[in-house]
Amino acid sequence: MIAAGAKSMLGLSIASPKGISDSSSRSVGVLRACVSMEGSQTMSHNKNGSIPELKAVNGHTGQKQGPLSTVGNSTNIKWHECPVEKADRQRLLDQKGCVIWVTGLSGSGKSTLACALNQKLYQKGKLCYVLDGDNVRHGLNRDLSFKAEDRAENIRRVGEVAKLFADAGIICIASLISPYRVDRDICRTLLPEGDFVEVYMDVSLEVCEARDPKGLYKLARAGKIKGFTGIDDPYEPPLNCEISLGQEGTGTSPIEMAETVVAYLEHKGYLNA
Ligand SMILES: Nc1ncnc2c1ncn2[C@@H]1O[C@H](COP(=O)(O)OS(=O)(=O)O)[C@@H](OP(=O)(O)O)[C@H]1O
Ligand SMILES: Nc1ncnc2c1ncn2[C@@H]1O[C@H](COP(=O)(O)OP(=O)(O)O)[C@@H](O)[C@H]1O
Repeated sequence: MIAAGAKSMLGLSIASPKGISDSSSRSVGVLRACVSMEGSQTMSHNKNGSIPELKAVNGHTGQKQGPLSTVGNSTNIKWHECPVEKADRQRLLDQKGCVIWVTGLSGSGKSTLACALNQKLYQKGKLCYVLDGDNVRHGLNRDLSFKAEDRAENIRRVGEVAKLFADAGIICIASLISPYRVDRDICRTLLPEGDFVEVYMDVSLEVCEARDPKGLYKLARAGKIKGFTGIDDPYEPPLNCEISLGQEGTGTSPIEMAETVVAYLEHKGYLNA
């Protein structure tokens, strides 16, 4: 099936991030690129699920191009559509791409949950990828410190990368302290409704500090690390996250927590295309 005449319109709009309270430590407006595509080609599968032959693509058919845009400091840019779309990739994987955003204090169990969840989903034949704050700071975000602006940039970049993973059809687990509500809410606005699942590790500072697996709380208490989250830097817990883990009376082992998240994903239909 060859569809022709793909046209695109690209506009910019200012949107307020969902659920941001004025009392938030940091308050920003969100400049969001709203992209609307008309007549873009969709690759339809044959009845047996195989993919039909490739066809001419928007931008390669000599069609008149839509307007150019400016997004941030990027001038004269234009969005290009591909004939293989998110829905096609999701069918291939038999799952829906989404972002599981795990937030909480250092030592609250974010990385442990991320790995346990990854393992559970892998066992079910589902494709996941973990973006862990500590790990991403070894590469992509190695230029960022822990001051508020750099933490915000850290979250923004990981939010954008996670969005690409979700668009690839992958279940992306992002585990970062992400201390500011506004930064997490901005990441939420990057994704379609429902595709951003915020998981709060509701574990007290006392418990995290008692665990102190890297000795960082001890160093922070001794004044050897400045601006440590929970000690002399803020952490803003979510106000309306999808899943809250760690409270008394709920399954608090990493496996039980991962099972809670898997059950949520199953219930919401993310584990099938
Ligand atoms: N000042 C300060 N505050 C908090 N954490 C610190 C700090 N300095 C270093 N670390 C180590 O960095 C890990 C957190 O990185 P993140 O990218 O998740 O942080 S943030 O989201 O940008 O706040 C964090 O890892 P986790 O313990 O896994 O959370 C720490 O190991
Ligand atoms: N659900 C849990 N119950 C008890 N201890 C846990 C749990 N999850 C993690 N831990 C332990 O707590 C410490 C911090 O876990 P980690 O996953 O590294 O936290 P974070 O990534 O939030 O810093 C580790 O020693 C880990 O073994």
